[in-house]
Amino acid sequence: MLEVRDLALAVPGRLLCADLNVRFQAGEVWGILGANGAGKTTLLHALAGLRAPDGGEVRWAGQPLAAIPRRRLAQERAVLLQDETELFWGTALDWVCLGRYPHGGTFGDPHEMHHARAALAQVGAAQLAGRNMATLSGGERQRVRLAMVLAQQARALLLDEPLKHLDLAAQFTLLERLSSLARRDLRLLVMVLHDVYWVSRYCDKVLLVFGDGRVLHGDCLAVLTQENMESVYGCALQPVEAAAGRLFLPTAGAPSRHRG
Ligand SMILES: Nc1ncnc2c1ncn2[C@@H]1O[C@H](COP(=O)(O)OP(=O)(O)OP(=O)(O)O)[C@@H](O)[C@H]1O
Repeated sequence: MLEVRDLALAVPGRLLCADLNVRFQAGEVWGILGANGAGKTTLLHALAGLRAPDGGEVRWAGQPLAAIPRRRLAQERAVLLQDETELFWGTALDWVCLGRYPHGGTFGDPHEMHHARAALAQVGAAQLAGRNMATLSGGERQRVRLAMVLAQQARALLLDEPLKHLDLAAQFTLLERLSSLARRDLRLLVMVLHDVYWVSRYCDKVLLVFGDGRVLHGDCLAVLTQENMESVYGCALQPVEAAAGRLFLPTAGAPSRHRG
């Protein structure tokens, strides 16, 4: 579905990713983890075709992303950005309708409105439809932003910090819905997350971004080890096995690889 070949990503003075080769399949749920500034957003943008690679390529269904017309790409993959800076003039429903733009419907068309309202309901935000976006709380706004992504009905969902501003129950409900959507409808779900527990609980696979060019990827249980986590975050961590996943509690002291 989505394939990364020999990918290299760099910013001035630093290599974020080198020689990365990954195949993302329909129905899989992936997490991207790493410290602040490690390169998670940069990697997600490269996967989405929003940023050109500095080496190698990203392919969608066998075609280089750069060769796919933008409207078709927008029908195939939806992206949740970490932030939008501009103020929006309209209501929550107007915002979600923007997600229908790649499908070519007329803005305000009843059919499009139906999709937009359904997407708002999916994230528990039906009651916000008529509210001006500028008046929403952080969590309410995040739900509406997620609804726009869902309204796009794309086969791949690439989400940068989808849990931002959401309360604990909303995080759980959203991850339940998104992961079952991916598995049931064979969509690809890739999420930048900061909570290792949610990754181990809901993701099949993980990309661990070290910030020095290394990106480790594979099954969650194999990659989310104490050694890898301490290396990524640069602090001592105590692994805790929970019923549905693995979490890491920060502890005082140096990371274990430096002890003794
Ligand atoms: N256009 C740019 N010019 C210079 N440096 C940049 C540019 N874009 C990103 N960077 C730097 O690249 C690094 C990776 O940024 P990125 O946004 O991918 O990190 P991240 O892992 O998503 O971080 P966070 O967890 O804080 O959101 C950061 O140090 C950032 O300052």
